Amino acid sequence: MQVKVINKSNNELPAYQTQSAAGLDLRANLDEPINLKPMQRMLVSTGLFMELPEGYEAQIRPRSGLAFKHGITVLNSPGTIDADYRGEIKILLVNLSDESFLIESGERVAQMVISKHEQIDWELVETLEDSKRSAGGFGSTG
Ligand SMILES: O=c1ccn([C@H]2C[C@H](O)[C@@H](COP(=O)(O)OP(=O)(O)OP(=O)(O)O)O2)c(=O)[nH]1
Ligand SMILES: [Mg+2]
Repeated sequence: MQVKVINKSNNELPAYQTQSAAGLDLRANLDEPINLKPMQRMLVSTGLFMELPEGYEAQIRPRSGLAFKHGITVLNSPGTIDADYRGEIKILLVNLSDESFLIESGERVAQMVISKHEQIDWELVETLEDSKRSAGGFGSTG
C-alpha cells in the first residue's frame, strides 16, 4: 500500500501488534503533548497519508484499553477513510471521563482496520420481495 509519512517525532508505520490482529495501531504525531480535558474532543494528527487501493476503506476505531481505563474513545467511530482521500489521517478523540488525559507524541491512541467494501447501483422498484422478518425490527423477535 502506498503510504507517505510526515513524522514529527517518530517514524514507525502503523503496525499489527500480534500475528492475527485486525487493527493497525495508530500513533499520535504531535509537536507537543495534548491535554484532553473531560468532555473535550480534539483532532489528533497521525502524520500518515495513504493511497488505499480502489474498493478498500479504512476504519478508525477506539482502543478498548484506553476506553476502559481512561474514557478515551473515537467520537465518530468508526471513522471512515475513503480510498480517494489523500489528506492526513486524523483521529477524532473525545475524553468521556471526568479526568484530563495527556496524549504524548508516539502514543498508540486508536486503531485502523482496512477492509474491502462494495459500491452499489440503485435499481428503483415499486415493491420489495417479502421475507419472514418483513418490516419487523427493534426487538420484534422477542
Ligand atoms: O476519522 C476520520 C474520518 C475521516 N477522515 C478523512 C478521510 C475521509 O475520506 C474524509 C471524509 O470523511 P467523512 O466522509 O467521514 O466526513 P464528512 O463530514 O462526510 O466530510 P466530506 O464532506 O469531506 O466527505 O476525512 C479522517 O482523516 N479521519
Ligand atoms: Mg463524507
